[in-house]
Amino acid sequence: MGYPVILQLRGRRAVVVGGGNVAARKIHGLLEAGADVVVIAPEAAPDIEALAAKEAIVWKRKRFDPNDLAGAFLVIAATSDREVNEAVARAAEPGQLLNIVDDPERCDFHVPAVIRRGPLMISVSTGGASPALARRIRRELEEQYGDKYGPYLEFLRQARDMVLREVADAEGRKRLFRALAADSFRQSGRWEEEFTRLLAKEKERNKEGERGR
Ligand SMILES: C[C@@]1(CC(=O)O)C2=NC(=C\c3[nH]c(c(CCC(=O)O)c3CC(=O)O)Cc3[nH]c(c(CC(=O)O)c3CCC(=O)O)/C=C3\N/C(=C\2)[C@@H](CCC(=O)O)[C@]3(C)CC(=O)O)/[C@H]1CCC(=O)O
Ligand SMILES: NC(=O)c1ccc[n+]([C@@H]2O[C@H](COP(=O)([O-])OP(=O)(O)OC[C@H]3O[C@@H](n4cnc5c(N)ncnc54)[C@H](O)[C@@H]3O)[C@@H](O)[C@H]2O)c1
Repeated sequence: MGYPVILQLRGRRAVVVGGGNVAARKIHGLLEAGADVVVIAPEAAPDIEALAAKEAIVWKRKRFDPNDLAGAFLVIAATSDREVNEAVARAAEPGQLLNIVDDPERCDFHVPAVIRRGPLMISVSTGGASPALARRIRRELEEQYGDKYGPYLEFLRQARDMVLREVADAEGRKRLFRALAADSFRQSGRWEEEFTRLLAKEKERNKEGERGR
């Protein structure tokens, strides 16, 4: 069983060795996290070529050698050649986070199936028992947590900042946060209006509490 974390990759170098479809999937996830992606492969899938053409990644069109890992925070060995993947694993320094796509046992981390909706991230892992099931569950959750969750989460973030500024009482804040996270609130669709009403109610309650003291 692994320990789930969300890595901050902005401005950090991630080296992906291999340029096939599996590498492409990993590269897209790394870019979404803001990593500086360097790809090492003599040949690459069309969408990797396209990313290199618009300079979203650096593609070094060559076979792997150990110097390619210099400066990497994270390393993914994603070639179809076991020996090359093995060579990447051997070349990685102890501090470099390593994923080898055909050797789950030797990985420092596995990549989960992921849904992103603005700041909401849901990830599914089976620890290598069944990546196909992780994919299926991801698809099911995509239906349940649709695109509307993006704007909803953006709204919640702003509302939370306001509650932290304006409501001094910890119990009151907790009540508000839970009300905002309730499905009935989300489905109401009138977030601004409902939030204004709930916030006013909570402030009123607070005042009464102070008067009562
Ligand atoms: C979740 C996802 C994320 C991603 O890659 O982005 C991911 N694999 C995905 C899909 C997928 N992978 C494979 C199939 C074919 C069906 C099948 O074999 O079941 C499908 C399904 C498909 O493509 O439809 C084959 C496969 N995968 C691994 C091996 C090697 C081995 O087990 O030895 C082999 C055999 C290769 C061979 O046949 O030789 C290993 C790993 N794959 C992982 C992640 C890690 C464990 C994650 C977990 O279990 O939760 C781990 C351990 C390492 C890693 O890569 O981090 C992504 C779904 C993304 C999405 O759709 O949302
Ligand atoms: N972990 C996963 O999610 C997962 C899923 C399916 C398959 N796999 C495994 O991943 C492997 C890769 O799958 P794929 O479909 O992307 O393969 P692919 O054949 O499409 O791509 C392999 C890539 O490796 C590159 N390559 C070969 N030798 C190299 C070298 N010496 N240096 C640098 N790059 C080199 C090739 O140029 C090519 O771009 C499969 O063999 C399989 O074992 C893993």
